Formats: sequence, C-alpha cells, structure tokens
Amino acid sequence: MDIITIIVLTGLTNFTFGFYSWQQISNPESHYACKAFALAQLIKAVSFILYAIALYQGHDHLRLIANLLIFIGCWAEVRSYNQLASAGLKSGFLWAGAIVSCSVFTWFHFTSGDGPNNTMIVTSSVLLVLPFSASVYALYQLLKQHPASVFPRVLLIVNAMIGLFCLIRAPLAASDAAFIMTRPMLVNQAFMFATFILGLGNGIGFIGFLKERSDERLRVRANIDYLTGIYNRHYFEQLAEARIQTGEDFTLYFLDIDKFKAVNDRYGHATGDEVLRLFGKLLRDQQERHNGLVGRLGGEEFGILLQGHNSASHDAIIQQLRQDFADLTDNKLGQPMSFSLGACSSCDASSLHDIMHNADLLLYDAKHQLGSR
Ligand SMILES: Nc1nc2c(ncn2[C@@H]2O[C@H](COP(=O)(O)OP(=O)(O)OP(=O)(O)O)[C@@H](O)[C@H]2O)c(=O)[nH]1
Repeated sequence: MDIITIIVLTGLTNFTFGFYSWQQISNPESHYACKAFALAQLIKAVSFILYAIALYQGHDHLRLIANLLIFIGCWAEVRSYNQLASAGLKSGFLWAGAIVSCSVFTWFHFTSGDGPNNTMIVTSSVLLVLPFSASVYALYQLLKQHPASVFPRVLLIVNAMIGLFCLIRAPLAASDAAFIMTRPMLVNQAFMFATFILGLGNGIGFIGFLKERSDERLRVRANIDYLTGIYNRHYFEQLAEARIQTGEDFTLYFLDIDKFKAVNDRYGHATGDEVLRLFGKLLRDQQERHNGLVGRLGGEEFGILLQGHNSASHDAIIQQLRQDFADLTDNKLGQPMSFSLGACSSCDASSLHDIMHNADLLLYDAKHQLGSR
C-alpha cells in the first residue's frame, strides 16, 4: 500500500481513539489519565495528517511541524501511561524529553539540507526510542499490577515493537543516503504499517483497560455497602446461598447493635455512621481471620456466617467481637455499646430463607428480652 495512504489511515485511527477518549474525560468512572491520552491521540492525528500532506506536496516546514507534533504526542502518551500505572516518572522528565526531542530535531532539520533525507530518519528514529522506552517502563508496571488483564499486555507489546523498530531503522537509514520516506522501500512501508498497528493497539489497549476497570468498579460497588465497606445484603445472601449449594455446614448469626438510635440522637448522625463503620471493620477482621462471611443487612443490623455448627470456637469469636466493640465505643463515646444476636445453623433448616428467618426470630426474642430488662 502507498506510504501516504498508510500515514493518513494512522492519523484517522488516532483521531477516532482521541475523540472517543476526549468524550470519556467527563465520565466519572473514567481515569484521569484519559485526558493526557486523548490529547496525545489528537496531537498525533494532526501530526500524521500534516505529515502526509507535507510528503505529498514536498513541503519541508510542514514536515518539520508534523514531526515536532509526533514527538509531543508520543511524550503526552507516556504521560498517560505513567498516570495510569502510577509508574513514578517525573513530570519534569517528560517535559524535558519533549523539549529536547523537538530542539534536537529542529536543529538537524535546518542543518541536514532540503527535503526528506536519511539524517532526518536517523534523528527521528533515535529520538523516538526514548518515549517508547518510557512507555514500555510504565506499561510494564501496569502489567505487574494487573497480570490477569490482556490490555496492558497489548499496550506493552505494541509499544515495545515500535521502539525496537526505531532502534533497527536508525542504523539502516544511517548506512544508506537514499533511505528516505518518499522512496517506496519495504522498511519504510513496514515501519509506517507498524505505526498504524501501534495506533490501533494503543487505542484498543487503553480504552479496553479503562472499560474493564470501570466494569470491575461498578461490580464491586453493586455488592459492597458504601458506608461500612463490607458486603451488602444482596451479595451476602448470594454468597451464603452458594455455600448452601456446595453443602457447606455453617452457622448464621444476625447481629443488631443495641440502642443505636440513642447514639444518633445524642451525638448526631455522623457519629452514628462512624459506629457502623467501626462495627463493619470489626466484622471484616473476623471474616479475614476465620474464612467467614460478613455483610450489612440494613440499618444497624449485620450478618456473620461462620463455618461449622454452634460451638465453643464460635462463642469465643462472638465474645471477642463483643469485647472489641465495647472497648472501641467506650473509647470513642465514653460508653460501651453492645449488640443482640440470633443464630441458626445450616443443619437446622433446609433453605437460606428458613435459616435467615429462624435467626431473625431469635434476634427478635433477644431484643424483646433486652427491652423488658
Ligand atoms: N447514622 C446512621 N443511622 C442509621 C443508619 N441506618 C439506620 N440508622 C438509624 O438506626 C436507628 C435504628 O433504630 P432502632 O431500630 O430503634 O434501633 P435501636 O435504637 O438500636 O433499638 P434496639 O435495636 O431495640 O436496641 C434509626 O434511628 C435509624 O435512623 C445509617 O446508615 N447511619
């Protein structure tokens, strides 16, 4: 395919992904790296279109502008990957990279004679190795953080591939004075095709990664109680049902904080929230220690599922929970708080519904006794 056609296609690809990413900036589920990525793609889109025009018309200064925009676009892309992976590359380094690349290229442009020539190809190839290496570094960090995701791998492969291509192209161009972009050479066509694949891979990899990330966040949010950070009722029941299906023996405890309304009334709703968070954290610690399952069932009512039947070990766990909750609330409010509970084991009922119903009745009895005291 004609090299100018490939360049135009590359520009259009960058434009498409840039436009889409730009629209995603205002999406609250998006990542802040989206802005740098969108800018990078749009800058590269403009640069490739200008480059195609410059080569077509033999316009030297337009070719210079297009090349400078490519450097800026590549460094902006490094910035987006750096933000996405929190890779720790300093902002000053990225700015310096862009400024040095543009300055060196401009100097060679004016000293290497008119028209496209091999010096310019060597210069641009060498200068592009640095941003691609920095991108590879940041994307490697991203891959380490998300080893199960295919998208960081795609990004890493296309950026490493084009960086390697630049490394190979530089000595090839240096050894051949006739090595110019407008000459229909296989290496040039292959390089531009690789650039097209890079544009495609970057767009698919970046947008795919953001989509995967936002899906995961939504999934977590749908299952987690926003205040306490433990599972919500719906997900708690789902996981408990799954344990029934596998035939696991367990005991379900319903816990309801006593006199909670008085905390709200006396100290305010924010303090009430903090007590709930604190209780949620205590339960989560138990979940981690005992491979249990905990959830907020609503208001100041919580569920804890412990493996096995009611036993001395369960009593010890509940006792520890009571003690920790009393100590923490005593410290915070100057009065120890407690909770009532009702329990039912999986061998005393045939369905989750019945287990929960029994536990609820026993909790109700416990509350009733507390009220009549
Ligand atoms: N701060 C806060 N309060 C909540 C939340 N959800 C429910 N509540 C409050 O929890 C209180 C529950 O009141 P009650 O059902 O009377 O419970 P209680 O005061 O603990 O009484 P007993 O259970 O009988 O000991 C109500 O005042 C609700 O407004 C929440 O997310 N945050």
